[in-house]
Amino acid sequence: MISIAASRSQVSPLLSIAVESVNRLGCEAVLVLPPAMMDWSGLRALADAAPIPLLVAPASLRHVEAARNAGLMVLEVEPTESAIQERIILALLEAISLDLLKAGAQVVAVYDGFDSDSLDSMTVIRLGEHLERFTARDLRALETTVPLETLKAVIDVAVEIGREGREGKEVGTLIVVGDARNVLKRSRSLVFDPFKGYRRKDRNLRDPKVREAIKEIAQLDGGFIVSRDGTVESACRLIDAPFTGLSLPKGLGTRHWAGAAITKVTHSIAVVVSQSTGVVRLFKQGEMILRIAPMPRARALRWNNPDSSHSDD
Ligand SMILES: Nc1ncnc2c1ncn2[C@@H]1O[C@H](COP(=O)(O)OP(=O)(O)OP(=O)(O)O)[C@@H](O)[C@H]1O
Repeated sequence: MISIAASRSQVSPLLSIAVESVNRLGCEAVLVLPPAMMDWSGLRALADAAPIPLLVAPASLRHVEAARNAGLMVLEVEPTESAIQERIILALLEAISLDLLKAGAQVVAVYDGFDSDSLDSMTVIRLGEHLERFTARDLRALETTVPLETLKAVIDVAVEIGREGREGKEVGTLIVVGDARNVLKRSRSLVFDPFKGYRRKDRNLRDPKVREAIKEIAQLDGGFIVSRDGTVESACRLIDAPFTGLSLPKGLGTRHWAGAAITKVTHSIAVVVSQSTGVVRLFKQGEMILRIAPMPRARALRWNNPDSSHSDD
């Protein structure tokens, strides 16, 4: 077996340090989000030497294949232009869905946070803080309502809206996925529909341009209605479903109640982003089944001009 120290020079010193420290950090897995250029066999050697599972979430399908060929444990996360925090969340969801991680586990993530060519950043993440109430069984149950690929794309955009907002402003939204025909019947337009008139293929939220449009439109009142295949059927809709028989955690307002309510009377899943907290919640059959807390944004180094007294913070 190759020692961790021996493989250090071939892969990344920071990753070797992470692997060496897992016991002290109390982590149950190492999650690697490798940059484009990677020494896959070196990474495999490190994975073999690691005392806990080393999970790899490559950024593109080509790299998924390279990592698999090297015999690594691969998490397939849809290629996305999202920030690293979203990629980490999606990778963790995938790991839980594959039963590779337990919902409350602690994980050390190593990624290219600052420089896109190297593994330069490391974060310890407690899943309980960010992904509450979620098991592999929950995910399989969700799939009976909406295909996972669609759901992951919705979660991806929701997590991004919750973390980033828009142009410095906090933004919340409601996205109802699946059983679109019945959801449409139980809702009405608040203003003109920004997606009206576009062809179906130009309204699919797996398309990054459509995801950008969703982030923009999320600032308006009302929610999105999305069909199982990811087509945005309508936006700016007021959801109208009865609250009877629902019980939600304290502090959640009408957006969350409307999201929970619509899933009780239709075969849909509601993804709700809270404007005030950025937390994303999933509802099915009137109940909350997943809560994703936003990860703090990595702070980039900033140069200040010492001659200037002006501060733009
Ligand atoms: N039935 C509904 N359908 C669609 N959107 C709704 C509905 N009810 C409320 N909203 C949207 O939610 C916004 C915020 O409402 P409210 O503050 O009561 O919700 P909340 O659940 O507390 O969410 P947040 O945490 O984002 O504030 C409203 O301005 C509106 O745009």
